[in-house]
Amino acid sequence: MCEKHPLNKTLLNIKEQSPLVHNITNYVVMNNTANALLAIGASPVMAHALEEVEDMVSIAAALVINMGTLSEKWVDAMLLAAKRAKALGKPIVFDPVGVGASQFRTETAQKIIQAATPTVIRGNASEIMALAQMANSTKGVDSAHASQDAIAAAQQLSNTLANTIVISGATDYIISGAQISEVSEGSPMMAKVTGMGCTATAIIGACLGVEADAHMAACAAMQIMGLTGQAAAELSLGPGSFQMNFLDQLFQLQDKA
Ligand SMILES: Nc1ncnc2c1ncn2[C@@H]1O[C@H](COP(=O)(O)OP(=O)(O)O)[C@@H](O)[C@H]1O
Ligand SMILES: Cc1ncsc1CCOP(=O)(O)O
Ligand SMILES: [Mg+2]
Repeated sequence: MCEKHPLNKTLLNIKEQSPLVHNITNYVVMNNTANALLAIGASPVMAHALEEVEDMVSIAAALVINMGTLSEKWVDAMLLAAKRAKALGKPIVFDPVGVGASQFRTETAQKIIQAATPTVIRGNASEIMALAQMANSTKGVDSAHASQDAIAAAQQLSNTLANTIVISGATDYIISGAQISEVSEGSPMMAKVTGMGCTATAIIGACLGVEADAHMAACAAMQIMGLTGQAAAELSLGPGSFQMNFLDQLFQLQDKA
């Protein structure tokens, strides 16, 4: 289990420091993830132009790379930003959206990981299994597997890359070498709106911006997602009101944690 105390501390630090989170992310979720970062107290910027990603990452507290809607120019920008972040010692969180569903996505994910090992990689079970080459049955951007099916793949990746791997799903697993933590809060409603995984990744970025221990940061972020999703689902009639309630509950989470 993840510790509860660091969650309070991390939330407070985000509110006090308002870390700038540089996102190179997909068209589907840009608005959702920027709003989620604002609701939690972080400061989002979405920037993917080759001409500016190096400047942007140099003033950011963390870099989020999300390959949801790829094109060739974006890949170049992701590689440039990742290398600059690494050179500056800035944390990187990578969301390999849909890896395994196309050759382009698989090759891009490999290039990004080789260019600069991400501090944290967060994906659903199918994505983590595809990254570790233990399965190739990603159903587009949604998972075809349960999160526990990807534990061995995540351990293999974490050992090879010496980083933290998060498998999201009904239970989230945060894996750093031999260390494994679980988060079981959340709601099935979270899989009924697009962008919840991308939101989790963006919030990991905010947590990495204020917390040097990557495992702790990822644990805090997944707890934030779980507690918020659960509270929002209780108030919601369906996916529409859930999206609105999720943001409101995220904004109010500080008092509850
Ligand atoms: N059945 C579920 N029960 C509880 N939480 C869930 C469930 N499905 C997804 N979540 C939560 O939704 C968020 C997104 O996870 P997931 O759906 O696996 O990502 P993705 O959208 O990338 O496929 C995570 O915070 C995860 O804990
Ligand atoms: C539907 C879709 N298609 C390309 S990116 C994207 C959003 C995926 O977001 P998430 O993985 O967080 O559900
Ligand atoms: Mg996803």
